[in-house]
Amino acid sequence: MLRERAASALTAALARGGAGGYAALMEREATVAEQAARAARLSAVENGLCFGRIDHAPDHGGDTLYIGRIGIRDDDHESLLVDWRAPAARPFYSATPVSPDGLVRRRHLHMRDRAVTGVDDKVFDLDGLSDSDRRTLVGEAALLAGLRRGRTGRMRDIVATIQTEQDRVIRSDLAGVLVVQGGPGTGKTVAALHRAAYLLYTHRAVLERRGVLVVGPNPAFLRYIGEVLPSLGETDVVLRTVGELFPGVAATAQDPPETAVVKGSLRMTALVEAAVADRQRVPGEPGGTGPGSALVVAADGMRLRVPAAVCRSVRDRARALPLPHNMARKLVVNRLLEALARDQARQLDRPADEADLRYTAQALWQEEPVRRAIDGLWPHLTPQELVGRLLADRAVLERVGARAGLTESERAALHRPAGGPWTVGDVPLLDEAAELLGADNSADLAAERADRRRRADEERYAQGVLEYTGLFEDGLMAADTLAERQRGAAPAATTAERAAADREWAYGHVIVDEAQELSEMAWRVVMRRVPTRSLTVVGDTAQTGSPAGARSWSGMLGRYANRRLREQRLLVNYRTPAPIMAVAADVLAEAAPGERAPESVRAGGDPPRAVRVADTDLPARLPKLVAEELAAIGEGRVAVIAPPDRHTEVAALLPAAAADAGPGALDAAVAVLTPGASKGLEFDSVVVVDPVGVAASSAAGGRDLYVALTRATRRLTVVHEGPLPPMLRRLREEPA
Ligand SMILES: Nc1ncnc2c1ncn2[C@@H]1O[C@H](COP(=O)(O)OP(=O)(O)OP(=O)(O)O)[C@@H](O)[C@H]1O
Repeated sequence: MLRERAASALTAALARGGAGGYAALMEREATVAEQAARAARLSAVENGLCFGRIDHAPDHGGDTLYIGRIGIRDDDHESLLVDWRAPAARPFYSATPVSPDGLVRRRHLHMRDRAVTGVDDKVFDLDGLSDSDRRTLVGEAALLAGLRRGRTGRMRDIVATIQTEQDRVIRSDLAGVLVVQGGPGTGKTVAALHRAAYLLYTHRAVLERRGVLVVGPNPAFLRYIGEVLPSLGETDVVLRTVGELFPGVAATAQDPPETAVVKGSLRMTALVEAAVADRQRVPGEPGGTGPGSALVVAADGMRLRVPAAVCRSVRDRARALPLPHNMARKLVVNRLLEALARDQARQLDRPADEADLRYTAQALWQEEPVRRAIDGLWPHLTPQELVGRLLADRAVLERVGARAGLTESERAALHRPAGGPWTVGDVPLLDEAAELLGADNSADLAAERADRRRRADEERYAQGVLEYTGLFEDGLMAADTLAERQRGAAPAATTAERAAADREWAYGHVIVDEAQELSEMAWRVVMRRVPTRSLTVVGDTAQTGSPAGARSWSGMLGRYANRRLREQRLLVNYRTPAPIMAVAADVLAEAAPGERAPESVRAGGDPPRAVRVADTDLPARLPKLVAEELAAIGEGRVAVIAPPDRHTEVAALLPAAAADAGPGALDAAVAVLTPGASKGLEFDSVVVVDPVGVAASSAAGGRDLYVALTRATRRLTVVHEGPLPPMLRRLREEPA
């Protein structure tokens, strides 16, 4: 009914047309926007709209509340459905037999479309409490029913079955850095996304303006999680990989491990600094052109000269300015033009009158050779130009790298041919360069000032309209949004769109997933996007695959957060059945003896198996094994995970499978992936090909094997050509 009402209000508002002057148009626009947003919100959350009910004890008011994806009130403003993020809904998630939070009963409603198909009750009985009750899962039957469902290739929300330890993560304070450490399948990703929805609901005023950024490991992963937030009623969130954090660059290529280590190190800040300094030259310095003792330019039929010592003092003064390179260039240009003008006056034997000098300097700036000569000493630079040249020009890399204290082998690791694609590891270098270079933005600033004045006028007007229509009081639309909708025919950019396009945007909150993979340099990029240091960092140091990634959270983040760093641990695995997890735990014990694998909530399931094939038999056996898996799981999805250097070979054996790591991998029944590309994803059945090859593929290969094994929600097959390594001894070996 509400949807129908929103839809007909929308139609009525649109039908009103544009007549009636500016105020009427504004009012119509406001109504259209409000009703369209409401209709979209109601459609997105319709599936399983109401999923719970709580009954309070008589001494806690004795009332009954229904919990849903969004809050709904009737015409008399009585609450029909409480939004799951509202404080009143909290006991639904936090009540346990030890502390029932004023409840006598919690009920989970199982829905299909609009019909209730079952209920699952938890009655809180304080008597007869046992130790194991303390760890009782919230709504166990509802949870297990949810976990058994087949995988669709998209993550689903878990509002109905959020567990107490996850609820603590979701409702944790906005301020400071919250680290959520947990093993595979403990719900880190899903809890972090629910946290985004919770924070947007609870701190809407701050976060709607500044936006929330979610950083994930690759585009497929972002697509995988992309549907969770809309289903929770939130769309204004920017999803990005680290390779996309620098606007205008979309890096997906990865560096080889030895290069990734160097590029991820904080010493790159010194390298980029040295690269900028290297472009601020005085005549005669290496890399420069022309004779060593002076800047010499042919202009106006004369040879004008500025001694190197003068150029040096100009450079020193420009460097001493608290300005980035491109801004400080103005001083260099002015001083050198003045020096050239003086030389011209001297050569013509004219007195150096200030006004004349200024005039001559301006005239000289129009001469191409003069510009070129000054550019040679202090050019205007873009980050792309600076970093591109640095990495592709061996001589520059040698000179600048040595100055920044890099060893010969580190310098060699950084070198790459000109014109290659940007890598994910280049993005922090570009961002660093952008900070040091700044933009020559005087024209932009003037335009911005004019624009701000115009906007303020329009907003004042829109505010009047909102007050007049009553929309303002209901908080349904802000004056700036309404004013923006009025500007031009193009739809106004949302906060998310504006934020994504602006390198210097300061987000209200940033969530980083698979955060163990970020290098020291990548963290600098992330931290620049959130000066308030309000972050949720989720990851698992046991799964770190990148050689430049985190081994400990305090080691990686202490310098940004120190006392404001707090850690929550998730200990229960909701994805991988216990028999598969036991195999994975053995691998972890070998690969990372200090780390602990999580406990599985799901017992039983099909026993994981090992299948030995002769070296030459893989082409014949693998397609059959995959077909068997597809038949065993019915509607679900299979991942074949192979070592990076065998990915192409294995993909060729399964021509119908999706073989690239792009978002398309999520829609196919079978995907062939490397362990790295499978991170964060899950599949009903996983077939790991060549476990020894996976473990040996890099220094973190053992951890990669652990990641691969823990992607399975139901079945696991390990295909091996040589003897089964001892760490996989729990697998049931199937006769060949
Ligand atoms: N409370 C819950 N109710 C229902 N399903 C849940 C719950 N918690 C987690 N899950 C499910 O468990 C699976 C694993 O969750 P998620 O991907 O968030 O784990 P993760 O900790 O990020 O794992 P990894 O480190 O392996 O990427 C998902 O399918 C998720 O929906």
